[in-house]
Amino acid sequence: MLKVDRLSVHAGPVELVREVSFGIAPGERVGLIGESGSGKSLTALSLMGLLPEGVTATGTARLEGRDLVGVPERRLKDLRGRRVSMVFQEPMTALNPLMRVGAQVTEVMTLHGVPAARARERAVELLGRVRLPQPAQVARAYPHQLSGGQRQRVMLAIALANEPDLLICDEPTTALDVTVQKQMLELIAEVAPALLFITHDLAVVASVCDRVLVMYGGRVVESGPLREVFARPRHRYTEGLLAASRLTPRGTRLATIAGSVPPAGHFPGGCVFRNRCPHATPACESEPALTGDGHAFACWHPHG
Ligand SMILES: Nc1ncnc2c1ncn2[C@@H]1O[C@H](COP(=O)(O)OP(=O)(O)OP(=O)(O)O)[C@@H](O)[C@H]1O
Repeated sequence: MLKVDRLSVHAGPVELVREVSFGIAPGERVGLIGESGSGKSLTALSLMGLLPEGVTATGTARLEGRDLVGVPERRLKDLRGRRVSMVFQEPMTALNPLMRVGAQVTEVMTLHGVPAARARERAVELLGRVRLPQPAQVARAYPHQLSGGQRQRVMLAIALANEPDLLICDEPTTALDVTVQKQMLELIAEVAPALLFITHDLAVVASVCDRVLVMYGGRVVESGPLREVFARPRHRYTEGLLAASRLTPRGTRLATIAGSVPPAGHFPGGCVFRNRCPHATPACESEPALTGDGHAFACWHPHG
């Protein structure tokens, strides 16, 4: 459904993203990970036609047969929000502080031709869909009257308003506390029609995504099903990411996010981190394994 082929991004002569290719099928949830500056955001912004001034994209990206790269702004305006939409890290900068949130959700629909009365009605439905309690009341609130987590739900409602084919999230939960983050991730995973999820946090990817793309220095250096990439990283950089992530020292925490803490001693496959495990016991040298639900890794002995 989304097919990205040899997407490159330049600022003048400097190549910032180099020949990135990947696809996302309907319903699929793909994580885009990599260190700061590796090109994740520029890749996503290329798909939205929102690259900064002086930065250009080449290559192709087609969503449901429609080109996203190299098309005039007028066409992009129509696609943005309607075919592909994005949730950013900081909702306060994306929301208009002077406008009630219901009106902001309504506006993205009227801009795409939905009659005002229908859009107002649907805005309240959408605020309910992203599980904001008392959505009619929330619709009348201004952004500063809501919590960070509630504002991020409003952003998600806005992103979903025109029923896009693809949702892109760029670190949408980084600013939220852990409990709110978990609820938000579950919601995103549930409502996204197809998802490209950018993060630094491997535990977040493990709890939301089916597949993962790893970027390094502007290229995709590794990609594949989550369990394959995490269990048998092929690129040295991915190994490093895994070793440096919360997954290694705090395997239990990851398992908790995925809702599946395997009891100690009940995990016959052993530890996925093998000799990199800080609990290095003989058990850690056995074959990698996944928890029962296939989402998370864990040692068969409890991590602290
Ligand atoms: N407007 C710009 N002009 C020139 N270079 C830019 C511009 N925007 C980003 N870059 C550079 O492009 C590279 C990739 O940036 P990008 O924002 O995509 O990284 P990222 O992986 O999303 O990082 P982070 O995780 O910190 O958001 C970086 O080296 C960055 O400095």
